[in-house]
Amino acid sequence: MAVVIFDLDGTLIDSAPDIQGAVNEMLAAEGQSPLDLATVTSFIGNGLPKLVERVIRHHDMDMAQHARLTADTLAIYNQSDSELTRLYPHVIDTLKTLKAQGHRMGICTNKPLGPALHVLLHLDLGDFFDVVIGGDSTDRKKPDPMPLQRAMADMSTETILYVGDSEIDAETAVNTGQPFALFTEGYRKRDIADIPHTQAFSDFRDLPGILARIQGKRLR
Ligand SMILES: O=C(O)COP(=O)(O)O
Ligand SMILES: [Mg+2]
Repeated sequence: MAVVIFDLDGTLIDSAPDIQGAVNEMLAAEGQSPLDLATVTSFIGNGLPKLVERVIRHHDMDMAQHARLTADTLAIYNQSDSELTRLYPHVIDTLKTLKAQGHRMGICTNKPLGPALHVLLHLDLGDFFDVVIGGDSTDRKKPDPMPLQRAMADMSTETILYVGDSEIDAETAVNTGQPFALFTEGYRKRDIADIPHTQAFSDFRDLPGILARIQGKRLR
């Protein structure tokens, strides 16, 4: 039995369209033009405050408004009902398989905890995870090891498999000294070969096998 900790945005769920919606509603209220999906997606990964900072920079807006615009975007996102957010294919079946095999699971995301919990409930994922650590759950965000270490401590384990979609997740796993499975279909910016990973996968049905192989190596 193992502990598997997942990233959220770009890993289990494709949430970029709802994030884009919240950003564009905030921009409209500021009299600014909307951003396309690819641009907003490229801003995801380091948490909401960083995303809003990137939006402000992109539009040459006033950085002194950062805290207010971050709060506004979060409020809009919290009010939305995640209607455009989708699970990646075979996520639910894979989570069921892993749970049936006796593995324990958690979430470590840079998304703020409130919306992370909201979207997990909305997509009926609440029951799979023993622990959810959000971008505002600890003093530091990924790639600092602190949030993943907190998730591990809360799950009383010293070894995990971390599963994520981005360079930030890969760096977090390295900084925490844990194996990393890279989901290649999320929001990564670099080539797969340029992102440190233990295993890469594009289909969630491959994850139980990857976990078994990594566990096997550890035992030898
Ligand atoms: O909210 C973000 O910027 C990233 O979220 P993630 O850590 O779940 O990918
Ligand atoms: Mg991600």
